[in-house]
Amino acid sequence: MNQSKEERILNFVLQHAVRGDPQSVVDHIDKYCSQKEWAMNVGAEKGLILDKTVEEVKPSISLELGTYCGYSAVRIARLLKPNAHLITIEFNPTYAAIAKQMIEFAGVQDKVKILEGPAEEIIPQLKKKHEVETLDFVFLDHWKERYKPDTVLLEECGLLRRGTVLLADNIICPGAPDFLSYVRNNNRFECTNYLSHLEYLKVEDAMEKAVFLG
Ligand SMILES: Oc1cc(-c2ccc(F)cc2)cc2nccnc12
Ligand SMILES: [Mg+2]
Repeated sequence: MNQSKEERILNFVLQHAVRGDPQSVVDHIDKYCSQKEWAMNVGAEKGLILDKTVEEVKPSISLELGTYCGYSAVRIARLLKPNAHLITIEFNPTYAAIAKQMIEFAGVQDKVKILEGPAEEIIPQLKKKHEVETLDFVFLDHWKERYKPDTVLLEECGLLRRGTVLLADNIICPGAPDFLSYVRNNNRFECTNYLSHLEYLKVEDAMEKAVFLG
């Protein structure tokens, strides 16, 4: 049975990157996806915006919506302080299995918990089942039509506190118009737009930072 693109990306990392070195894993995924096969990782250019946001927030507990192959989970985890954790939610079990191997190869498995299933089912379980109080940082990078409903759900579940930082990928391409108008017209969010490019291409894209004001 021939391999999937995601398996080819993982195998390229396993064969060429340095085990236990998260930067090497990130660099090799970018190398493969820029030279061989495009894939929907946040990529190096938008990855720098993600890095700067994580370094600024210094989160103890972070949530990622949309794990895919684990690129941004490794990217975030490599910057976390000791005892800080990332919970990442992936709907697709095949992607989750790839990401688990990617995260373990990078050596950040002690900082990352992958939860498999729909975000709308898992978010309401975070407090009681996963002992989350409130979130310091949320990276939204799953299906664009889920950005707004899942943001509302996070608020309704009491998972946002004054200063929680949301960072959303793909604000232009593919775009998340309902999320954008929701946070920008809601006086409980302070928004900043970061113009960039779609991963591995010259196509315009942007990220939106939305700080919850409580
Ligand atoms: O970063 C991304 C890019 C794209 C995407 C797909 C096809 C295109 F033509 C352009 C962009 C989809 C995504 N889905 C989920 C999370 N992130 C995504
Ligand atoms: Mg994306």
